[in-house]
Amino acid sequence: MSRNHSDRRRNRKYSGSDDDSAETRFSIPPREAEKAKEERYRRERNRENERRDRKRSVDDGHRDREAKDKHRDYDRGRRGSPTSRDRRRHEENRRDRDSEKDRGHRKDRRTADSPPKSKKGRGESPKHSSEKGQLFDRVLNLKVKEQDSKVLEIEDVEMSPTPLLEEVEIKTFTLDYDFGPARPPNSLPPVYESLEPEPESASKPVSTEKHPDVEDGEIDDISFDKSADNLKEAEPNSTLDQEALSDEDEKFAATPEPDELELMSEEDKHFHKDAMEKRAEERNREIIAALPTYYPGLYGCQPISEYKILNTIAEGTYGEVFRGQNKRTDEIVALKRFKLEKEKEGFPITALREINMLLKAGSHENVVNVKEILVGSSNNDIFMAMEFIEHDLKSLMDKMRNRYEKFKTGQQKTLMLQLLSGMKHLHDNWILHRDLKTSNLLFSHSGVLKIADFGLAREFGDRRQKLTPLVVTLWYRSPELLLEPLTYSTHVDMWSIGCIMGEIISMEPMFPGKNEPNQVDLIFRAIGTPDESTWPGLKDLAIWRNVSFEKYPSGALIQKYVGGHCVNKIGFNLLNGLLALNPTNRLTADEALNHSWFQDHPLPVPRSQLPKYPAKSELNAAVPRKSRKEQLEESLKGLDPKKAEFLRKLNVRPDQLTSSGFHLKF
Ligand SMILES: Nc1ncnc2c1ncn2[C@@H]1O[C@H](COP(=O)(O)OP(=O)(O)OP(=O)(O)O)[C@@H](O)[C@H]1O
Repeated sequence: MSRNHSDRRRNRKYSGSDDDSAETRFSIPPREAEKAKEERYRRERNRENERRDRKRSVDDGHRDREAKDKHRDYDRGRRGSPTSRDRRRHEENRRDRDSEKDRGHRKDRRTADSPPKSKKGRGESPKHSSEKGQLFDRVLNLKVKEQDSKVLEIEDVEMSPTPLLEEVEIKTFTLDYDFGPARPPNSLPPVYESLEPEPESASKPVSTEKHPDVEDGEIDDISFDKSADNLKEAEPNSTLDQEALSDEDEKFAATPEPDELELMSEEDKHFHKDAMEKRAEERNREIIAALPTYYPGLYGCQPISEYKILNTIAEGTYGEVFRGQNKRTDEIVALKRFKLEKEKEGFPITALREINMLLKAGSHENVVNVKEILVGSSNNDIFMAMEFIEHDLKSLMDKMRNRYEKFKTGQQKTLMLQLLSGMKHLHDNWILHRDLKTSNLLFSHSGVLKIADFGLAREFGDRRQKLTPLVVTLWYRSPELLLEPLTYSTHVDMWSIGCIMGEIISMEPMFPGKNEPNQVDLIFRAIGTPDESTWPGLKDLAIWRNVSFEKYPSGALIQKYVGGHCVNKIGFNLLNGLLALNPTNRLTADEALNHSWFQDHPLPVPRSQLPKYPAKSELNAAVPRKSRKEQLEESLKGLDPKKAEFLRKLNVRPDQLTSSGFHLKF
């Protein structure tokens, strides 16, 4: 057996294709061999061309007939018809005949000008030399025939002159930025087109409206505000009240130049200013509404230079988050820059997942919405533009804690309803978040809560899957993840929601463990240590099997929350349902949303009654990053002009010079 095997290997080693037999390799001088090879290749190519020509003429004839039948648009479907099958069979038979002939020729040639053909490729191994060899040959030929007919089918589609339906709709567009593709032609609303500079527009009045977050001179290059009157001519807006519009148009047309405006009476000034401001506002809204839906796959990514970075909001594990402003629309957004510096194997999967999950789920009111993906100056700079939300729940609660404030029961309910509603949307769309915590819940000035940070999110199937063990920040990690960190499902998110509910009620984290054993201990201490009767299957969990835990009675949690008057019994019932140790007993998002606590008094408050604080991200005003050149110029101030000039030429700051141990001689 092993001998046969090694024989076979040896045969393989010393055999080869037509051109590679040992004899050929050793007896024909290299140039001769090269020539012979070329000759063979040329003959093969001719044969292939002939075959193709024959096929084309068959196809053409066939298509002509089909055109008469007026079924051209469904060329693809034609392949399944009996006519087509007949044609293919006919073609195959013809090719068989050809290949028979070819083989004959080849045989002749072989005897004439080359050593006997070796076994590989034609099945002529020493073992298959006689009858067996022929059988093997026939089987191989059959396989070749099968493959050829597939190729024929593919070519059939490729060579079809009939435009395929999908192809008609595919648009192509070219690059015209330094990086990132241009917008496809006609993708912008007509108003954009009207922004081409027109001679008379230059003298028309300019809207002075600026976003409150922007400092003087920051948005000089934003064209929409400046040419609001241009927009007017673009297209009548059906959504605006036409009567009010023409009234306003009159006012607007009569508006004098800005310097004349200064000389007017307060009343006239006010009259014109209002009209102009209103117009600019309406036009901005109109433009934003008319922006095309963003399909990154189709439109590609715009460059980050489309945005102005206003300030840094936070630096997380997977990236930095900035507050930015769209230069075209003035819209304020959050820009998350993915950390790619350490990536050696392409774009990180976490970033891909985050983008993918958010594009899939971001249409819900309680899930942060992605606007677009942007590229920076290098491939290592990828940004995600999201709607900007002023707070995250953690920093909001920190602020409240510092002031000894708490959420009222109605407020707690409004927050929980929003959180559960976003969660239900994710789970309904087969998305596990896997990192729910207060810092990943954003909270807007208008009282809307949004689930954010999908860096660990992933899709799940209907069966329990093996997933990454290290997910969910420790304090919000469920007991099943702590005890058997491989198989889990939506329940892990519901546990985190339970922890968040407890935190919203008591204003402090429920289980602030220092490490994993301590985390399990804190949970069991509050809820009671489970056993096989309360959690069947517990004994099979890896950590439970190997570690013996302290036996705590249940009751501490109810004592803290109900006894401490943090929540009533109905509310506690919901909390307890979310914090069921056995995941199969834990409430789902849907069940929690329908819990009677939300119908109990006091009822959930309107969002407008949720707390409002100035956001840190807005206060810590944008120290826009200075360019390298600006930094250099600043550092050269007050330096001897000769030295300054020298350093300017080198593009080196004085501190960089000293830190690297160099000294100027002059
Ligand atoms: N859309 C947004 N609007 C405003 N602020 C945001 C937005 N998205 C994120 N942030 C802020 O940035 C912080 C970090 O964002 P995010 O959690 O997405 O980054 P991360 O690197 O994944 O962080 P983590 O270390 O929590 O995993 C958030 O806690 C929040 O304060």
